[in-house]
Amino acid sequence: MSADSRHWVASAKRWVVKVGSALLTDDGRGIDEAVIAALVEQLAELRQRGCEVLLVSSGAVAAGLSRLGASERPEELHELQAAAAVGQSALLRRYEEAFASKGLMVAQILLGHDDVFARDRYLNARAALKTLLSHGVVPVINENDTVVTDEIRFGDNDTLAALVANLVDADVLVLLTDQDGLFDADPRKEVGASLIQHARADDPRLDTVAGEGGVLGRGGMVTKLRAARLAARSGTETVIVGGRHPQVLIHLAEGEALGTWLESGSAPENARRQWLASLVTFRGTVVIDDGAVAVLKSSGRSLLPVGVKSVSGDFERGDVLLCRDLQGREVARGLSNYSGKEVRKIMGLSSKNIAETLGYGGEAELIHRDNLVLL
Ligand SMILES: Nc1ncnc2c1ncn2[C@@H]1O[C@H](COP(=O)(O)OP(=O)(O)O)[C@@H](O)[C@H]1O
Ligand SMILES: N[C@@H](CCC(=O)OP(=O)(O)O)C(=O)O
Repeated sequence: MSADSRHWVASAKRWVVKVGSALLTDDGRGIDEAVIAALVEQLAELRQRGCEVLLVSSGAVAAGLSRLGASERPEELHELQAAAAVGQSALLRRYEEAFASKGLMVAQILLGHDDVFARDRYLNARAALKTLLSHGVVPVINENDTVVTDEIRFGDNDTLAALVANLVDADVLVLLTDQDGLFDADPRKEVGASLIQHARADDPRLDTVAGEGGVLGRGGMVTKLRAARLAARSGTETVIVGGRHPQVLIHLAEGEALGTWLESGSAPENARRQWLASLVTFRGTVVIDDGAVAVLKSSGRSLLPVGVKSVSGDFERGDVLLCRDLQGREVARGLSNYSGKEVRKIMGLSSKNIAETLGYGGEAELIHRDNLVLL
């Protein structure tokens, strides 16, 4: 990737687009219909061009407060949570109508900490999101504000959007905000601040330029920078850009150098491998036959239950499994789609017999290739 070229965006297939409260709620004056209309039109255009899009939208609290007639943001958590409940449904209705006018269906996804950090729920969230994309549905995602507790809230949707990008292995994460991108100082405070067009997400010099957010937004550039670093874990490139710029997403898709590109610095497969390899503690072991070893190694395929000869350990769905060959050599490691109890019942079976054996259906793979790393 060359330093000044944005041509890679033109080949980005899976986009996570995040729109912040500052932009969406017109600085707190309720939901800005014009912003929603413009955003939806561009997302629909991206879909037309063959891209998959996931929208992470803030704005529930701000929209709810305005609907409830609050003149300022209350301090109490229960007031904010009530406002989020009122605002989220209003927000979704707007999106639903706007996307329907473009012939697209939306799905509301409200995520919490455990949905991305507890590995069984991580697998569920990942599978559900990918299934929605395969049906051509646009997921509209927000934090589950109404029930989340302070200790575990993401708080800002920049972090949530990056975690979603990790979940679906997005090619690009676009953080739409009220400024043109990341500047060398906060432009609200420094009139002469200049835009940083391109930097590596892990460049430590960025820490000193990224400042806090405005009144409504929660994280400012601090959380956007952190989000870019998180996104880089799945090899996702991040662009921070002004959401009011006409047709901004389309210009980006055409390779224009708008906003700030924070480069991930690693190929997606390597990033994902590193992440999986960092999950050092495994909870169970399966011994797999020579045929299974061969398909894992030579064609990078998933591990199916049919290739499993024996299993040990007490593990749950989402735990890390170590795979050994018949000679006891370590072959691979990955996230199990089934618990130890279940694997004991389905090992050696063809995937089409899983449902009748367990009494309920599940994935055909014991470890999906996306969640597997060869050793
Ligand atoms: N170096 C910087 N470059 C650009 N904006 C900055 C910088 N440091 C702090 N900011 C602030 O970050 C704000 C955007 O973040 P935030 O208010 O959280 O919005 P959003 O709701 O879009 O996430 C800007 O309005 C700006 O005041
Ligand atoms: N989940 C919250 C959004 C949190 C928030 O303000 O995020 P952001 O505007 O992206 O900094 C809401 O919908 O109101």
